[in-house]
Amino acid sequence: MSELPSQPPKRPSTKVVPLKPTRDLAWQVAPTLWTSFKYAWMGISYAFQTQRNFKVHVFVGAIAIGSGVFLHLSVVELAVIGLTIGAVLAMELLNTAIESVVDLTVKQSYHELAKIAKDCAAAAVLVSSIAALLVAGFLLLPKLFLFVELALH
Ligand SMILES: Nc1ncnc2c1ncn2[C@@H]1O[C@H](COP(=O)(O)OP(=O)(O)OP(=O)(O)O)[C@@H](O)[C@H]1O
Repeated sequence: MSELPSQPPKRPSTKVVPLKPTRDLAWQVAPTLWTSFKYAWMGISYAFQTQRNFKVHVFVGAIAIGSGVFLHLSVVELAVIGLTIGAVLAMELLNTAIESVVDLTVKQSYHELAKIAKDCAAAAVLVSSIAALLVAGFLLLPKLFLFVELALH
């Protein structure tokens, strides 16, 4: 007599919890929009003071925008460079946030999933930085070559 294939184990039924407008689990919720901005600024300030890469990206971004203004890039070209710089800085902030949450969760113990989370977060910064460098190179280098050529003749 052939045996019936064993059934896969049933998942426990999940209860649908209605979304509540309050955030009961938060230790503190910003009472005003101004306070929210203040906390966001504290995040930027923390990243700037503690993350070497964040400082480097701010510095390189300022040079790229400064060079763009100096070389008379169009407003749209400057906006594109600004967007890519903003994307890199935002990735760096998210990377810092993910690193902190991972450290909070696993403390100083090794975990393969902690490694994946941190490596992927760092990779997101790298990918956005390469894209920003390419965009800045495409927009700035032709104008820079033209400027040098005019200066030499
Ligand atoms: N708890 C952990 N378990 C496993 N691997 C880890 C753990 N913590 C860190 N690592 C590994 O060490 C690397 C560096 O971790 P670290 O927390 O120092 O990031 P970081 O060097 O500050 O990164 P970034 O330069 O992007 O800010 C991670 O990318 C990961 O590969």
